[in-house]
Amino acid sequence: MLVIEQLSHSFLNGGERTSVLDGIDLRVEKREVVALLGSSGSGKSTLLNLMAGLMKPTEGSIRIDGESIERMNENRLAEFRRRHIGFIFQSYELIPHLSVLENVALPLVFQGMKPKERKEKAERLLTLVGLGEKLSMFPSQLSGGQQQRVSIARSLVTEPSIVFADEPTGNLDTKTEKDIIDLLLTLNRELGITFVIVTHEHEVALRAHRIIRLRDGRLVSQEEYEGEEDG
Ligand SMILES: Nc1ncnc2c1ncn2[C@@H]1O[C@H](COP(=O)(O)OP(=O)(O)OP(=O)(O)O)[C@@H](O)[C@H]1O
Repeated sequence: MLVIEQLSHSFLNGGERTSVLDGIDLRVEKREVVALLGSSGSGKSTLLNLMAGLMKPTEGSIRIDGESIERMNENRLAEFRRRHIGFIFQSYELIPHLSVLENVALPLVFQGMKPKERKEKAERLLTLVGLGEKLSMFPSQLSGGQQQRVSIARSLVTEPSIVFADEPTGNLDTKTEKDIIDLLLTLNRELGITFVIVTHEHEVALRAHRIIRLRDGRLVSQEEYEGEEDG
């Protein structure tokens, strides 16, 4: 599903290179829910952006569904992202002047789907995430948790094989956070969606099938982490 080999990334700042990720090897299997945990600045967002093809790595390879995304040109990558990858942002990133239904149907415009089919599909997904009664509302008329549900429906409308979520509950209270994680796990069980969820909340990470920890740009093994906890 997702295979990362020897992935490294550095940023160039005023002539100086700062290494942010160093020699990451990682496999995520189909239907897995993986939490990527690490303190602020450990490189979580950088890794997520690389995996989702939003940035190119300095070194190493990223394969999704058997295709190496780091070598694709921009057009090919944009097309690949549209078909294989979904993304959920901490701040939802909905378009304020479009209705809930239009927000979710929008990615299908780029796939050339007919308006009637787009609407039907968006409505199906919104019903699935519990917003079947809110189709014609605008994002500002919804709570944070409801806006995140819209963004989750939008991430799934193109039927991606993997969905990356960057602190999806970062702006939500504890109860809503639990509801959103419940929803992601239900979608995983019922639709077989693979999720990689970036978080710095232990409670969120503990609900994933597997936790991957990043520290200073390197993956920390389970043993190292447990040793650290004991000491
Ligand atoms: N565009 C950039 N240019 C230079 N340095 C960057 C850039 N983006 C990120 N960094 C640096 O890379 C490191 C990792 O950042 P990243 O955002 O991946 O961490 P993070 O673990 O997601 O942190 P947080 O939890 O605070 O979002 C940080 O030291 C950051 O300053």
